Formats: sequence, C-alpha cells, structure tokens
Amino acid sequence: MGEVPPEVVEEMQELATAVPGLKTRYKLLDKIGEGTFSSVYKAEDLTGSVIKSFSRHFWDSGNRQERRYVALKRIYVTSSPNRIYNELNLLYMLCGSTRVAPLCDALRHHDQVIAVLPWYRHEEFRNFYRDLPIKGIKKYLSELLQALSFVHSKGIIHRDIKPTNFLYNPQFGRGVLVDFGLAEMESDSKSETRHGKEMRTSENYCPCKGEQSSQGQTQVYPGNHPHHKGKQTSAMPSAAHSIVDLTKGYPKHETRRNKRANRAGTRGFRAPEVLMKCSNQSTKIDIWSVGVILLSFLARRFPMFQSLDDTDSLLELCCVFGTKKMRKCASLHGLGFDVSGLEGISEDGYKGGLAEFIQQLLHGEVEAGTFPSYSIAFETYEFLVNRSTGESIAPSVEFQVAYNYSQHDLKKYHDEVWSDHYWCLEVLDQCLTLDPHKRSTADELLSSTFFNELVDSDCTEENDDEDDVLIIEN
Ligand SMILES: Nc1ncnc2c1ncn2[C@@H]1O[C@H](COP(=O)(O)OP(=O)(O)OP(=O)(O)O)[C@@H](O)[C@H]1O
Repeated sequence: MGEVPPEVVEEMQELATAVPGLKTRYKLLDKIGEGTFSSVYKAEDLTGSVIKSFSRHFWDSGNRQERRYVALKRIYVTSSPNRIYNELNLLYMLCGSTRVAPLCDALRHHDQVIAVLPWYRHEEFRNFYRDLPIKGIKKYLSELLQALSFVHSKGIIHRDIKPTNFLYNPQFGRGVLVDFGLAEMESDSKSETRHGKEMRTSENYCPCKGEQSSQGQTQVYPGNHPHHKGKQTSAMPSAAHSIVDLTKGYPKHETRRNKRANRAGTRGFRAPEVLMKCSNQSTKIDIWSVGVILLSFLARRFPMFQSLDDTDSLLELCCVFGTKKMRKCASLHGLGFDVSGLEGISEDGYKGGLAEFIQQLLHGEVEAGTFPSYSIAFETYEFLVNRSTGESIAPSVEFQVAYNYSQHDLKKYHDEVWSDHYWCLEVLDQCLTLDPHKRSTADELLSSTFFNELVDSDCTEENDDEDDVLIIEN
C-alpha cells in the first residue's frame, strides 16, 4: 500500500476518536472509497473475530495476511436513521451468500454508525471493461446474476446496480455486491401497499399491474370488475396520468394528478419503468441495470447513458429503441409519449436492435483505429458485421500472430467465440426488454445457453447462514 496522504491520516484519527472501542478492534489503514452517503476505510481486524466467523466470505488471494482485512463503512450523519436502519437490516438478511458482502459487525456511538464488511481486493471497472474477453464477461455476469438471484429470492430490490457497487476481481473471477443504501423490499416498493393495506389511489396505481396479472393470475380492480363497469370510482385512473411530452413540457394547468413512485437509483442505470414513475416496480429494475453494464462491455462505452434528468434519459432510450416501442412502454404505465417536434428520432430506432446499435458504436472506433484487431471489441465487431451481412471479415494477421493460431485452431476459436457472442446478445436483449413483465429474471438468465459452460463449475451457491455470526455493539 502506498503512502497514506496526511489529510486521510487525520480523518482516520478523528474517526477512531469519535467511536470509542474502535481502536481496540480495528486498525485503520487507508481510505478506499467515498460515496454520496459514506466513506469506506480499509482496516485490520485486530481480534480476528470477523475472519473467524465469516471466513468463507473472504477471497483467498494466496496471501494469508489479506484475510485479516475488513472494510469499515462510515455512514454519514446526514443519512436518516431510517435509511441507516434499512441498509443494516437488509445486509443482515443477506448474510447467506458469498456473492453479497455480509454485515460482519456494526458499531455505533451517538450519531456515528460504522458497518464492518470483509475487504475485497477488486479492480476498478474502468480498468478492465474494454479488454475483458467474452469468457471474462460471461464470468462477470454470472457472478453478478448469482448475487442478484440470492438478493431477489429474499424479495429485495437492490435499486443501485452499477459497476462501482459490484466489486469484481477479474483475476479470481469473483464478484461481490455491495451498497444496499437504496435497497428495499419489493413489497414496500409497490406504493399501493403500505403496512399490508392496499391503497389504490390515482397517484399510486399503475396500469401495468393489471397487465402483469393478465399475464399471470387474474386480478380484479374496481375499474374492470363487471359490477363496476361504467361506474368509474374516483380512486381509479380515468385516463393517462400525465403525458411524457418531451417537446412541449407539461401543460400549465394540469388537472390530472402526478404519479408518485420511488425513483431512486443512479442515472444511466435506471429502468424505463423507474423513469416513468411506475408504482409497481419489481426486482426486474436490477436486471435492466445488468443489461446497461453488459452494453458497456460490448460497446466499450462507460458510462453508456449520461443524461442528467429523467426526460433526457427517456430520450436516450428513445434513440436506441425508437418512438414506437417507447410509446408502447409508456402506455403500459398509463402514460402518453410525444416526441413529435424533435428531429433525428426515428419511429423504429435501430432496426437491427441492440446488435446494430453496438455495431455502430464500435464502427466509429474501427474507423479511428483505436482498438487492436485481436481484442474483444474486434471479435464483437467481427461477429456483428458477419451477422448483419453474412460476410466474414478475414482474421487479421495480428490476431493470428498474437495467438499463434493455425487455420484449424482459428476456425475452432471462432466457432466458440461466435457462439458465445450469439448467446451473449440474447442475454442483453432479455435484460434490456422495455416491458418489465417480459424481462427475464436473474434465474432465467442464469439458465440461458450463454452460461452453460459455467453451470458445473460455479453455479452452486452455498446458502447456509449458520456459521455467520453477527456481533452488534453500541
Ligand atoms: N467491502 C469492500 N471492500 C473493498 N472496497 C470496498 C468495500 N466496500 C466498499 N468499497 C469501496 O468503497 C466504495 C464506496 O462504497 P459504497 O458504494 O458502499 O458507498 P456509498 O457511499 O453508498 O457509494 P455511492 O454513493 O457511490 O453509491 C466502493 O465503490 C468501493 O470502491
């Protein structure tokens, strides 16, 4: 570890003083992260109790000393007690998976709250997303989806899936989900239900719920119940809630009530139903964010979407998917969608779907000659061009030299890599499906052909919480 800057040393001293008892159990070593709601420090577990109780969560790098390190997350005093309680409580519920960072210990003194997690040696996404080969992307996604499968099985939505919240080590092929600061129980996210009571009002009802039930079991709402036909009750939505009118803004004298829903998350990663204030949000919002990460890998862009507000974010999606699909998606959530005055947005978006979108992005880089022709990007580009034109691009000389491949090996390599790309694009389409009810679950994705070769090796997640012991002290 390099030299710790004096201001960080001072900050750590202040923290050790602010929380009596901390010094005897943990030795603060460095600051490793700073987010909106917390600062994170690397520390040594002086008593060894954390590692003893949570040993299976620590990644073995071959360096035994590393297994003594923990991460101390100091939650800022500006966070509301409810928020802190929510995060710690959810972390506690999620102790049973090695792909979710467990809460090993928690310290509190007055308004100072510290969560203790194992420390994970990981690589920053920015340093590897351009170069991870397709097999590496497969492993990354499999780790992330297994973490989500576990989280979702507990009925919890993470709400903030993004690369900085999934600590991944490309060398070990292991990843762990962190930061449950925005997470919530799926049942709570549906603002129609509070304290177990159904509260259907026009602000919190989303018609997609009816759509969902028509796809699964039938659910009767006053508006479509035979006895209520023609008798609109005031609590039911009469028409679209509000029009997402991207050109004209909102009507000045809007009489319809605005929709209310949880919109927490990080820009660029939020699912369309979050942007459209759907009150029937589910664990599928996390799957959308997985799709955005996968898009970054394949198109070599990070961040992929950068808009500052919800309207611009919807426009970005509109550029990719086209107005027809976005209108359909909006109507699912009881909204209109009007972009008639805007130029350059087509009805159909990329006709060849996400594959064509990625091809276009990579094409710019091919033209600029910014990536080597034996990289993952070149493989992806080659596959996409071949897919759209049916013509194979001749394997580059650099490629053959770099991998020392004979023609026979090259063909075998291509068959394998291309089938990986084919199935990978299928996973991408399933994640980035606009209709959340048609979007796949983490379990469905994990059983797709793309992950077949990993099934035997690592899709068996142990789920026995027994040896995880939580010690909470004031
Ligand atoms: N257990 C850990 N091991 C190693 N590094 C960690 C660990 N937990 C967090 N970090 C580092 O600290 C950063 C911030 O942590 P975290 O996301 O939990 O805080 P946050 O305040 O909620 O952040 P944000 O506002 O970005 O969501 C992470 O991106 C990561 O780099």
